[in-house]
Amino acid sequence: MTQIKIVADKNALVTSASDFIINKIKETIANKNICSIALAGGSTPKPIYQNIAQSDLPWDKIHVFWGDERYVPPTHPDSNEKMAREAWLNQVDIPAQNIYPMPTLGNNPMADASKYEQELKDFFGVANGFPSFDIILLGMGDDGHTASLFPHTNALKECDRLITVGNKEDNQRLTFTVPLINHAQWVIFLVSGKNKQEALKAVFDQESDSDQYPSKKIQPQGELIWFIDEDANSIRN
Ligand SMILES: O=C(O)[C@H](O)[C@@H](O)[C@H](O)[C@H](O)COP(=O)(O)O
Repeated sequence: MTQIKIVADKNALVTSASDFIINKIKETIANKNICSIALAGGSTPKPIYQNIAQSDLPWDKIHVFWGDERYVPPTHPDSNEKMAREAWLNQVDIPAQNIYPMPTLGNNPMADASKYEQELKDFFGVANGFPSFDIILLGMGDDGHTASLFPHTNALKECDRLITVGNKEDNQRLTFTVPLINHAQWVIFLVSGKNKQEALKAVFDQESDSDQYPSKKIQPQGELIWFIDEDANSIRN
């Protein structure tokens, strides 16, 4: 099922999405005694991660992954891992072994993608098929990309692997594939800003091309919820 939450502004999006994610983590742990969550990169999630770091959660039961990563060292200013560790993970008592950053130091993106894929299979205990993350956080670019699934790239065609290499122009990235995202229990989109209006309208347009607007390919078997602020909103009055 898809839910759409239109909120007044970025602050309201940060507050409502933070509360929702924290409650979803608590609910998952109450049901399963564990929670697997994959993080989004970019700028929108950072204040949400800072809020989550202030919450009272059983950190030892939370396992943190990344849905995509720029192919740079974890010390690089563009690193999604760096952003999440500084905003959240370094501020809480989460065991180091509960944090699973995407490997980006092998100087071979596809080999590192395979390495992370194996790490996921080992964690979830699935040799074949797709594991089901409890929660996957996603942003959406102004071109309609999500994770590092960019328009008209080969990554969009990957339907067997869990992790592949995405390309933003000539910058390589590691990314969850569409089928891996679509196997999640909860997929949460975080979309803020006027620059997202056109892409968002296209993503919700039944006639649009999902290869042009890859966020449209995200139709999880579980629940999908969009947090959208009024600046980005072009789908509902
Ligand atoms: O590594 C990344 O950059 C993200 O995973 C990417 O998919 C991001 O979520 C969108 O580009 C939106 O980014 P903003 O939140 O900064 O608008």
